[in-house]
Amino acid sequence: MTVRNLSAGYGRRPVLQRVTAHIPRARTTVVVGPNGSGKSTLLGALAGVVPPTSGAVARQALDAGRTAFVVQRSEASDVLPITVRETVAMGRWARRGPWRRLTRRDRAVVESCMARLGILDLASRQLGALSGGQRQRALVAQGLAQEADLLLLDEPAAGLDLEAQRRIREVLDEQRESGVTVVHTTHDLTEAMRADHCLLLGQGRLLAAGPPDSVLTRDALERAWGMPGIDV
Ligand SMILES: Nc1ncnc2c1ncn2[C@@H]1O[C@H](COP(=O)(O)OP(=O)(O)OP(=O)(O)O)[C@@H](O)[C@H]1O
Repeated sequence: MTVRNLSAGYGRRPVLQRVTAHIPRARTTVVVGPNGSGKSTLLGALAGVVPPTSGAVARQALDAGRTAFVVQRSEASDVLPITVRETVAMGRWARRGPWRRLTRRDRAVVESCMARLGILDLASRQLGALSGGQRQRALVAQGLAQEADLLLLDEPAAGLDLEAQRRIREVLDEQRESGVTVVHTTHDLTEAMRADHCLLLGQGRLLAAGPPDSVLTRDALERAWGMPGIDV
């Protein structure tokens, strides 16, 4: 998947400015950068929910397929009166349509995704009544249930306890091993070092791209954050 000269923003507010980057297939790409640097906007553009003002996101024939986009939990509605199981089951709608009954396989996928995120015991609870971290796990499980070819996650491990962070790591590794292209954002530089590929953003521009250990250098981080003393 390639992003060419991509500019995008909100209304008249430009955010991404002429970003050109390659996102390797069946690998994990991490997007790193300061608050407001455009990481979520880039994910939104990859997902097709933030339209480019110029440039394009191009998916090669080999990359064609379904996209799942897991947004930050703060953007997800807390007020919908649905259970965790129903939330995860919504992940099957893209395949099934919202009014069709789920098949036995659909239901098995839903249970397995909840198990992988360690939330089976929360299945009957209302989504809005969960803690932030529990809700975040449910949203990641919903993303997994889509069985997408491109999995986009906005700070999937932010605010999670250590056990949940480990599960997310394992799940993302599994996805990559099964051929899914994974792109996620993080503020955790140790986590970022585990990815195969890294995009460093600063003020809507791509500052560097490549293997994390060559991108996340002290110099590059200081340039991105505009302050000394940041290190991995
Ligand atoms: N829906 C929106 N409407 C208007 N402006 C927005 C919207 N979403 C983001 N922005 C603005 O776009 C810029 C980039 O935001 P974005 O969320 O992409 O940054 P980010 O790198 O993901 O930040 P963070 O690390 O805080 O999550 C910010 O200046 C933000 O205020």
